[in-house]
Amino acid sequence: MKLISVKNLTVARGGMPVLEGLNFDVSTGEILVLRGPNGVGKTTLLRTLAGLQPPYEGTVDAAPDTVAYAAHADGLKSTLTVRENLMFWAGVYGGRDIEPALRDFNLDSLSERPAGNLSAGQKRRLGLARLMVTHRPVWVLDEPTVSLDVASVALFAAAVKAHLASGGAAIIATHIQLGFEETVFDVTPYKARMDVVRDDFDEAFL
Ligand SMILES: Nc1ncnc2c1ncn2[C@@H]1O[C@H](COP(=O)(O)OP(=O)(O)OP(=O)(O)O)[C@@H](O)[C@H]1O
Repeated sequence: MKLISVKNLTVARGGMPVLEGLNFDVSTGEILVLRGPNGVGKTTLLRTLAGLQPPYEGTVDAAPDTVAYAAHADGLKSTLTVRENLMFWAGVYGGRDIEPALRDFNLDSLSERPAGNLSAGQKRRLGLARLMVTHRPVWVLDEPTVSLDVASVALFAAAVKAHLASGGAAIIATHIQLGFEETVFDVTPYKARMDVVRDDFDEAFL
């Protein structure tokens, strides 16, 4: 089953198209790994897929509440504990049980620690654990393994595999080899010609 469908998509940063002419679908059980050099536009594409910015041209079709997004900035509430952070997000997304997320990301022993006191890798684990409590089918992940040690990368990979097995999908920008049976999509050929700037662009929107 198709979960997200991209047609003739151009994405822009600061009013400038960065990638153009993108067409792809992501279906149940599928992992799409985005590759391409620094600055080519992977983050911009992921933000557009997550609905955080509008397409410059073309469409992103997905049912409402399809995408859960995890990016560079972990977006954690530093004064809340690990458990409280997950409960907060479970509340926002209508989830209930946070225990599987605590367990699968090895956060049980850290559950009463304020998120602000965690190490970079522990924060990242919490940011990824949050995906599990959203119960959204498509995980859109921007460099999810940054700061993670080898054991934590393995936890992450297991969580993604379980997510796929339960009917989900993932779109991941990463420079590392994750060892999934993924579809690799190098976006480099879709780099936009940088000679078109639309003059009706509302800069404040981004
Ligand atoms: N606020 C901004 N205004 C205009 N251009 C920007 C802005 N922020 C980033 N850019 C440019 O937009 C382009 C796309 O950036 P983006 O972050 O999407 O790339 P990326 O492929 O994710 O890179 P990386 O692999 O380094 O994370 C880059 O050339 C970047 O310099």
